[in-house]
Amino acid sequence: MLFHVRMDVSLPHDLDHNRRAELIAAEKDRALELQKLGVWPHLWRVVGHHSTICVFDVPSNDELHALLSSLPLWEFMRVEVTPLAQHPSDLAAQP
Ligand SMILES: O=C(O)CC1=CCC(=O)O1
Repeated sequence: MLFHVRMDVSLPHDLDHNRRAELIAAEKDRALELQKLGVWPHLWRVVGHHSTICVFDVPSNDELHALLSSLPLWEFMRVEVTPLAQHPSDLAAQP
């Protein structure tokens, strides 16, 4: 199942500088790991925001939730999920 996910990150202004760097590095490591596993095939930065637009490819809503909530920045994110279905006019869906 494909999901469009927007993540808006809001780190506290008084967060320790080293803790901030650790969290961002851990998030990157986890993102790279999940991309290599094929469950996070697309991610882009939203210009001008500490936000990410992604596509996840996972078997279920529950697995997506488990994956998102495993992210190191989870507690600092607002996450918006849109489940995706095939569009009938998609060239790839044509007989
Ligand atoms: O943009 C962020 O900091 C959140 C994030 C998602 C994947 C990643 O590496 O960082």
